[in-house]
Amino acid sequence: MTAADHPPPPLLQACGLSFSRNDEPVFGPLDFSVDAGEALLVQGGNGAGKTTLLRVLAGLLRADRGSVDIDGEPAQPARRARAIAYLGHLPGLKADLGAMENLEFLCGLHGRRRAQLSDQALAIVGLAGYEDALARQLSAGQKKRLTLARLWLSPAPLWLLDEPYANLDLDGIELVNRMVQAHLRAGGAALVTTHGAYAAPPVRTRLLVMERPGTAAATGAAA
Ligand SMILES: Nc1ncnc2c1ncn2[C@@H]1O[C@H](COP(=O)(O)OP(=O)(O)OP(=O)(O)O)[C@@H](O)[C@H]1O
Repeated sequence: MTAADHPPPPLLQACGLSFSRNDEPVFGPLDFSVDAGEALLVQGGNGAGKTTLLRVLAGLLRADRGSVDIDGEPAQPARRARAIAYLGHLPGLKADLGAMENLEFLCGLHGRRRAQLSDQALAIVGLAGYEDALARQLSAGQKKRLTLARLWLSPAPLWLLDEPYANLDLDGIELVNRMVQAHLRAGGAALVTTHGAYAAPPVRTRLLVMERPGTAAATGAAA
């Protein structure tokens, strides 16, 4: 008996997952999985349900049907909290705290990757010199970079990134892709929503194409 006979379960697996609002279907049923070392690119037009799907996976909304497993086990709240780092549309920063204080506060709430320092994380995202800048004084792109520093410090293996490229310049887009690449190389996985493939990270990637309700979604390997 070899390890190949028992491959590890996917880091994330969704089966028959669907979500409705006021009896109106938003998405699903969806079946997909993401292995460690892999990205799932969630594509779809405005209103296709990408954000809703990530919020369901993060446990912020309840699916009306289907299951979500993490590492082969049901995604209970404690397991989700340990395994998932969610980067949504809102930066979730404390406006009157400095950049470094925000990082320390968030690491206090969600934990921190061992041997990663906040000042290094700020430097990696291009915010060296902004340690004491108040979050409310940062530009939209700088706020996004600060949330990326937080992501970098997170110990969670599964990143749920909702339009991580929004508000970023070209250098920032490359930064996101480098971070995703490094995270996958270290054994993590990522779900990334985009409107198109223009900024896909150059990593082992599957595609989940979401369409407006009533149309089946497709999964496949990205080119
Ligand atoms: N809080 C809400 N209350 C009611 N309807 C909502 C809410 N949030 C989203 N919706 C609806 O759910 C559907 C899916 O929205 P969602 O934000 O998941 O789409 P999306 O694919 O992320 O879109 P976009 O690319 O524009 O960000 C849309 O029809 C939207 O109008």
